[in-house]
Amino acid sequence: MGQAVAALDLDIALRQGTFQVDAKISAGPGLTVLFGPSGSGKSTLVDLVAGLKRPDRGRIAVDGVPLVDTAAGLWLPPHRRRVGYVFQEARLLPHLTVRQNLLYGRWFARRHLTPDSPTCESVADLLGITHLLNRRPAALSGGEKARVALGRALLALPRILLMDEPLAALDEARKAEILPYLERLRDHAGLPILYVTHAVAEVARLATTVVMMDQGRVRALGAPSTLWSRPDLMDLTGGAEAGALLDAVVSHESGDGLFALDTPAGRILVPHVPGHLVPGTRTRLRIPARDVLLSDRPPQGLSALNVLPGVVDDVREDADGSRVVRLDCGGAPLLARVTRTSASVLAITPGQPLWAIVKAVALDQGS
Ligand SMILES: Nc1ncnc2c1ncn2[C@@H]1O[C@H](COP(=O)(O)OP(=O)(O)OP(=O)(O)O)[C@@H](O)[C@H]1O
Repeated sequence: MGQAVAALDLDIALRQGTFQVDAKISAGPGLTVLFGPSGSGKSTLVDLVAGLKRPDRGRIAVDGVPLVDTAAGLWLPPHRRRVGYVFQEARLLPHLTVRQNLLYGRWFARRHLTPDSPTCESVADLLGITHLLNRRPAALSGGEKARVALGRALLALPRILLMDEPLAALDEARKAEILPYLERLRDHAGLPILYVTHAVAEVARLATTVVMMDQGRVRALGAPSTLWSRPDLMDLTGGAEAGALLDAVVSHESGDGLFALDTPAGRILVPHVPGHLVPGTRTRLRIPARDVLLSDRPPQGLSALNVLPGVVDDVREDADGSRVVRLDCGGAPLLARVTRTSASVLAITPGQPLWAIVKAVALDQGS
């Protein structure tokens, strides 16, 4: 059996000014998040895939199709790459209806149409914009415009979809409106997505794979729950948003409007989130370290629903002097942020058994 072809295969070097990008990525299907501090090279990688920047050396292939290969003298110009680039602002044509805007994307793809290609109708259905097809952009909300822009990109039959912080310009309500459609794209559009974000909530909800960028290089690549549990990456995953990402399966409704989710760390109860928690569904939970309390004995008489026993396996001091404690809960990591005083009162040391108390409201329901 031959080796599976990576959805995205990239091995490039580029110097721009004093900044050197040297990155090697091999990612499977689904949605790959580029994550890392400002200036770490995320947009540069997206631009390299789009063909807006040219590497000094290297190769980029999507589903085995090479887009650039300096050793072979290959350089496909941007318009021949069939990449869908979704920008922060929708950039719709104001004088055209939604249907015409969608078909504008299709025009560029006319030579690549097959009987299986998505249609204007199927894409409108996927993105929930069928009822908007005859409107003009001026009569759309920000979230609706963003969905039309996604549809236009899809109808151009791209090999890969590139999204550079697509939600950054939207308020929380608009983000919440778009996220389910991004999940549907990831699961049903059948094409790889390369997605830049700084937001851990988007990683939790959307990422199949995460590439951690740091100073132009790939620090780590892997599943979100794995990378967010690694102490050596805390400088990138930590800070105010430090927390654990746990893969979970929805088990059952437990009454009182609560749902039981099975995670490697144990059973966790979460409040109902409309339309999402169907038993058997795979999901991901984000548990911020600041919302986890620690106790050196099983807590009694507390209203918190989720108490998980664990063993301390790492303690680090954060920039503000607080301690981030990593607990091993049955093989899965949980992070808790405690003050320096609490850490010394509990005399927290590796190997010590502790109980993590997670406030139900602190749980953030993901994909
Ligand atoms: N044309 C250019 N010439 C010189 N330096 C550049 C050029 N474009 C980008 N850079 C530098 O390359 C580095 C990486 O930039 P890039 O935009 O890829 O980072 P980023 O991780 O996407 O950041 P952010 O999260 O802030 O968008 C930065 O230091 C930037 O100043």
